[in-house]
Amino acid sequence: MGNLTLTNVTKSFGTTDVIKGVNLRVEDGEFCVFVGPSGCGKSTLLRIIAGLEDASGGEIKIDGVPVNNTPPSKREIAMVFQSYALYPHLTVRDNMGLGLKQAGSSSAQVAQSVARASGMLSLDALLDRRPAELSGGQRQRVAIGRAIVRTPKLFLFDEPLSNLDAALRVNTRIEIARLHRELKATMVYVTHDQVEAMTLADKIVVLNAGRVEQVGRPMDLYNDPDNAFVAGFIGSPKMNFLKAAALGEAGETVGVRPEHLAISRESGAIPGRISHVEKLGSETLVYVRADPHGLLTVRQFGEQDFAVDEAVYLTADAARAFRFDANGLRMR
Ligand SMILES: Nc1ncnc2c1ncn2[C@@H]1O[C@H](COP(=O)(O)OP(=O)(O)OP(=O)(O)O)[C@@H](O)[C@H]1O
Repeated sequence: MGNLTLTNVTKSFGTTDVIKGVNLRVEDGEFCVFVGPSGCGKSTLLRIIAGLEDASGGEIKIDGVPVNNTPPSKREIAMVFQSYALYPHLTVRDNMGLGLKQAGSSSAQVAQSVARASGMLSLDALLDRRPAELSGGQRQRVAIGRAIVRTPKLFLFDEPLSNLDAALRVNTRIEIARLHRELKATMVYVTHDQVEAMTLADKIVVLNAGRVEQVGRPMDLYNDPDNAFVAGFIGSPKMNFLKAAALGEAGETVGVRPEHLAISRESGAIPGRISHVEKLGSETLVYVRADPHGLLTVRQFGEQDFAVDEAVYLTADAARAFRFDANGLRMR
C-alpha cells in the first residue's frame, strides 16, 4: 500500500482559482476523508490525485514518487465514483475482472481475485447477473468490488454512497469500514455526509474555498476546532454562535453545541421564544428565537413537551463553550 503527499497543490480553471495551495500527508493504511461545503474543491482535489485533472502548481507524490506527469492508469490507484459506471453488457464477474484482464493477468489470477473480492462483499450469488438485474446498492458493491480486485497503492472514493437510500447507505458504510480494516489500504474519500466522515475517517480534512481549514482525527475536530468554520461545519445539528458582547464575554462569538444549551421555563441567562419543535423520537430539537443571537438550536434527549411560542430561558454550559475572535479564530 502507499502513502500520499500533496505539496502546495493549486488548480485554476481559467481565471478561477479552485484549489489554493493544499499541503497534505496521508499515511500508509490511513483512511482520509475530505469534507467541506459544496464547491469547496473536494472532487477536484481527488481528481488531481487520480490524475484525471492536472494540477496547475505543486507536487503530488505517491509513495514518495512524483506523479504529476504520470497518467492515471500508471498511478496504481483504484477509484469508486458516485455513479457506478458498470458495463451493462458484462456480468458482475466480468465487470469486476475486466481491469485485471486488461492489465494482463492470467484467467486463473483474475478468477481468484474476483472470488476474493466477491466473498468480501457478499456478491457470490450475483456473479452471473448483469448490472440491469441488480439493485442500486448491489451495483455500488460491484463498483467497489471492481476496485478491490486489484491491489492498488491508493483507493479513491468520490461520494460512493450518495445514490443509495438511507438504509443501504448505513450497510454499505459499515462494509467500507470493514474493507478498510481487512485490506489495511490507504483510502481517500470525499463526502458531504457528516456521519460518513466521522465514522469512517482516521483523519478528516476540512476544506473551505480551496484551502485546508483543519486536519485532524474526527473527535479532535469536534472537541477542539481551530476556528469557527470547522466548529460550525463538524457536528450535526450545527453549533450555535452567540454574540459574545451580549453575554458580557470577550471576543466576537461564543460557540455552543445544541446539546450544551440547557432550556428552562423558569430561569436562565438567555431569554427567548420557541419558534419550532422537532420530535425525532430519541431526541427533540427546540429552535429558540433569542435576539440578538438569532435562532438557536437546543438538543434535548427523549420527547419534550415544549410548544411553539412559549417563552423560555437558555443557559450555555460554559465549560463546553468555544470562544472565537473577529476573524473566526479560536481563543484558547
Ligand atoms: N471543469 C471545470 N471548469 C470550471 N470550473 C470547474 C470545473 N470543475 C469544477 N469547477 C469548479 O471548481 C469548484 C470546485 O468544484 P468541486 O467539484 O471540486 O467541488 P466539490 O467540493 O466537490 O463540490 P460538491 O460537494 O458540490 O460536489 C466549483 O466552483 C466548480 O464550479
